[in-house]
Amino acid sequence: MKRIIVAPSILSADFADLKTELKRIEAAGANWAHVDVMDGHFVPNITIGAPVVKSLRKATPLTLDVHLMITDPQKYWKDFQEAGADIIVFHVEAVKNAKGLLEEIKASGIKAGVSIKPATPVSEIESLLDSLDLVLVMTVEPGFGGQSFMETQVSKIAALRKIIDDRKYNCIIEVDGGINDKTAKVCVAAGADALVSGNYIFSAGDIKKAVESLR
Ligand SMILES: O=C(CO)[C@H](O)[C@H](O)COP(=O)(O)O
Repeated sequence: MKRIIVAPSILSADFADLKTELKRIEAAGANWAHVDVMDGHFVPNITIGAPVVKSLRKATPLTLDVHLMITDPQKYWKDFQEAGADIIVFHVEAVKNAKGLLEEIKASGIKAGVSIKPATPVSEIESLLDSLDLVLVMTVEPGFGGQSFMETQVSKIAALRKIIDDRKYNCIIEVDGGINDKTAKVCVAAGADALVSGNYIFSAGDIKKAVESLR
């Protein structure tokens, strides 16, 4: 059985005490820390920027999985790479030349991924899959934590799994939005490799148990 990567989204953490929150998820067995960067343009919410990622980098050895929900990823990705991101994921809907940006990010020595919103079909990223380290399927409208999982996106995960396996691409499928012990099972059955979860993990009394329940 494959080992599922669990990436708690710090969007649901206590922003006044992020160091402690990172230690809690490390102790709970999380693999990555998922960092949601929102600019108030691409999505209707504003969260954090590169200076915060720089501080997170000093506070944890966890892989920093940085999800840019911003209008100009080509303008800002470098700030996040220099701040210590291990993976940078940008939205395909936000750029004209996704392939070029992917190559730029990868050339900097870190991993690169693209994310797709619920309304964006797999066909929009099919030609990118061979250059991707990761594809992030949004199972909520990006912008806020604590929303309900959209079942309509499960077929997208399965379609991506088939393409990636058939063509032997080296690309991880990550799923983000409304992930809990029940929706995680559905996503893993459809072919997900990595699960982002915010509200479910950070609101749990026992976060170790919550992380384990996703695997
Ligand atoms: O990208 C996001 C929102 O745009 C969050 O990562 C995502 O929604 C996770 O939070 P939750 O598990 O609470 O749904």
